[in-house]
Amino acid sequence: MESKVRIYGAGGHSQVIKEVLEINNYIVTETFDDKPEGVHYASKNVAIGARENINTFPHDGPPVIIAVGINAERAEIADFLNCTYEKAIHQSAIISNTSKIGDGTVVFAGAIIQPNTSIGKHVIINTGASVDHDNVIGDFAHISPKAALCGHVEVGEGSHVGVGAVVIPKVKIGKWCTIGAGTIVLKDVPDYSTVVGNPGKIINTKKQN
Ligand SMILES: CC(=O)SCCNC(=O)CCNC(=O)[C@H](O)C(C)(C)COP(=O)(O)OP(=O)(O)OC[C@H]1O[C@@H](n2cnc3c(N)ncnc32)[C@H](O)[C@@H]1OP(=O)(O)O
Repeated sequence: MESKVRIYGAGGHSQVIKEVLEINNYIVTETFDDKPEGVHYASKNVAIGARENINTFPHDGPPVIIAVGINAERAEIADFLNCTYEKAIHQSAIISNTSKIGDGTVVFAGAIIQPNTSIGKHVIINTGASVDHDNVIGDFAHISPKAALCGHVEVGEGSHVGVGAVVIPKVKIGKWCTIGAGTIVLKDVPDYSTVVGNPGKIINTKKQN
């Protein structure tokens, strides 16, 4: 059966989400974007977003996925939209029956989510990411392609784990952190930190997302 969905955001990340939805037999009825300069060349019939016309924007209607890669922007948009939200989960993702996934979250091709893991709202579990057992991933986080989170890892609200990063068991990453590409995280990370390298070291402590 076909379901209807709307996509908020028309850049490259939106293209991936659209494909996941269409494979799953969704009809994308509308695509919105606030920034014409960020629209991907393959996005068609993009309508203006809610930022400039919050009162006339069609908040009611099919559920929405906020298809914006920058975590802080997804959080900002979720704050001013008054919509219901859908999930987009690629058919090749392997997801334990005992894990939970919040509304608005997307899980891309080849991602693995193991038992007793909780994934928040509007999260991105990107291509081939591995999120192991008993993880807690906060709202608006992004686990990039090929990142590997071992068991009992926590990732706070809005944090971005970069491509190919590795987080060893039981590490807690705070909120609104950035973990650089290829970083090996061996210790807990305080809120708002940027961590890079092997072993991971803090290079910044202000909000980056
Ligand atoms: C489908 C998709 O595309 S999903 C997108 C996924 N995106 C990512 O994974 C990107 C992750 N981003 C990064 O790794 C970035 O380099 C960041 C965010 C960590 C840092 O970016 P910036 O704040 O611009 O820092 P900048 O480039 O100035 O680097 C600062 C220092 O950290 C070093 N550094 C930056 N990133 C890394 C890294 N990943 N590993 C090791 N060192 C790094 C730089 O060499 C530089 O060192 P120096 O001061 O000795 O010269």
